[in-house]
Amino acid sequence: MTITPLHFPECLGKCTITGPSLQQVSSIVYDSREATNGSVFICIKGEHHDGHLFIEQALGRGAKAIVGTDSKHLNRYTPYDNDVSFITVHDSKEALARLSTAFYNSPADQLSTVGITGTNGKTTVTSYIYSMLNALSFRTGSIGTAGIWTDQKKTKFKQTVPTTPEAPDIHHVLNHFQENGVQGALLESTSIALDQKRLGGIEFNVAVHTNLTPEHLEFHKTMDDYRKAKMKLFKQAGKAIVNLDDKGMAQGIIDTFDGALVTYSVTAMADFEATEIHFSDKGTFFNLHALGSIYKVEAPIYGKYNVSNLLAAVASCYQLGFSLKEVLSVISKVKSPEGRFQIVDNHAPYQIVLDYAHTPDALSHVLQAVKEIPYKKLIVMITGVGLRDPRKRPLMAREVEGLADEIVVSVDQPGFADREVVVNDVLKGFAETYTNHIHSRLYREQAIHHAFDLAESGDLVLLTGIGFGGYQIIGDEKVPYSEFEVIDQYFSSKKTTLKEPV
Ligand SMILES: CC(=O)N[C@H]1[C@@H](OP(=O)(O)OP(=O)(O)OC[C@H]2O[C@@H](n3ccc(=O)[nH]c3=O)[C@H](O)[C@@H]2O)O[C@H](CO)[C@@H](O)[C@@H]1O[C@H](C)C(=O)N[C@@H](C)C(=O)N[C@H](CCC(=O)O)C(=O)O
Ligand SMILES: Nc1ncnc2c1ncn2[C@@H]1O[C@H](COP(=O)(O)OP(=O)(O)OP(=O)(O)O)[C@@H](O)[C@H]1O
Repeated sequence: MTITPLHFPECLGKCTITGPSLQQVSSIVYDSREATNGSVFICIKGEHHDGHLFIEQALGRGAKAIVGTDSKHLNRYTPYDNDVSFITVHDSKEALARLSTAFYNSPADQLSTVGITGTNGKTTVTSYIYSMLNALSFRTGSIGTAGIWTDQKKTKFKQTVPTTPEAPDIHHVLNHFQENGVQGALLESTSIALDQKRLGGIEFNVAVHTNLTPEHLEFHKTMDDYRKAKMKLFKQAGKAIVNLDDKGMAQGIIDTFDGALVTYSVTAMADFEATEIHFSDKGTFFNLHALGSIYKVEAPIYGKYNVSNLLAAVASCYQLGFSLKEVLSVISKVKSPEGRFQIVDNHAPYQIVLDYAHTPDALSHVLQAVKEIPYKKLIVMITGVGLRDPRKRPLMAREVEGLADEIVVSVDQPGFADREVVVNDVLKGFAETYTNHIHSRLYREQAIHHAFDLAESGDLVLLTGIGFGGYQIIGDEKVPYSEFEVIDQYFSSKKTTLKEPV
């Protein structure tokens, strides 16, 4: 067990302390149930509970310091525990980040760090940068929706939050990277995490922007607040990479960022610009205009939006100090994350493409991308997400209407939402709801099987939504879910064999 002496006024700045200012600390926890002998417990007021109500439990489990914003609660315990530090702060989340940074001895400072933010594309850009940097023998780990990876493999670190972990978990991972000789760390930086200061205390070498379109409004409430949350990443970075094609926040970053900034675009002049984009079944070809020259690029990716993601990744490697020649030498090594425009190699007489699109913007991009693949009929499955903003659901229908021959509507991550309500919300987005070509199924599994039932030789089946990550949230439980098992079940029941996905 690591024991770190923490001097609280030094770590926290302005705060009020009753009890010792210095403690030998064994862990930093925000959940009383995780407290052990020597822990610092930080009380957080959440959506469902007030962490201050669990002080007694944390003390009972051996916590040596309690940090919170509510001095009334803290003062209740001070007369009884003279050897415990009770610390009142202005902002618990900020305190959590500061204490975590100090406990792990600022591991981010020893690594080259890249923060990636945007509504869509974070996981893809992270995966592209990860594969290129490791191919350049710059040992790089990553933290995000695809899991926590060292340069070698996916780790077993527990992910309590879908994408960007809580501050103690981030610094624990960065410390592990550092102790194992990893040189670079890529962090998907969600707006919620930025808003909640989970990334507080990290000075990123590079901050990357992909795009900003409506999402997470169930949390941020307005687009302006959503944008402001994402902008925070650029206040804690030395260099920035900006997507000029994005109307949502590109200009905002350009206007306010005061470090070294480069731009990229697939439609306009930029520091990294792609033109003459062509697709084949092997991937994409384009001309890269950068640093005053034109380079012919061939990469194993699909869709114009992925060319945009690739430019972001190339610019990131460049901003980290690699020459363009070095970066281009490993471009053939880029790997896409699971479920992002993944073509399933199978023995069915039709093609199957899986894509994580669960926002209207993502769906519109992936629909454009499949148009590059020849097919007779296009069958698309779309979903409404129970856990997220209901206003987004009909917009998914609007994006696909008129672009597919058959559409199957279903539900992802229902949470406590009624599946019928979610499906009906999506269906409301169709101008012509009652056509024979719009189908609905309450369960993702059923919808996938129905999409296959509709498919014939030469067709293309596009399955979109949250089929990846290994679970569906039903009620408040994470129920295991595997997209490939669902696909396999269909074909084994039809006695058709399916090869491993490529
Ligand atoms: C909306 C949100 O931010 N939720 C986070 C929040 O949960 P909450 O507000 O419900 O917490 P709560 O249950 O009210 O509890 C308040 C505090 O009391 C503590 N507690 C609770 C019970 C107890 O017995 N003892 C105790 O100490 C809790 O640990 C917590 O610190 O605080 C928890 C602990 O700090 C987080 O794990 C949880 O993230 C949940 C898992 C989550 O799903 N978050 C999503 C919305 C999220 O952050 N997503 C983004 C974006 C995803 C993407 O676009 O890819 C992400 O970065 O993953
Ligand atoms: N640059 C982009 N612009 C628009 N859509 C994109 C872009 N990149 C990816 N997408 C779409 O968004 C989907 C999700 O991509 P990805 O997982 O990389 O995004 P993300 O930002 O990590 O999403 P999440 O926050 O939900 O994990 C892809 O499957 C694709 O349909």
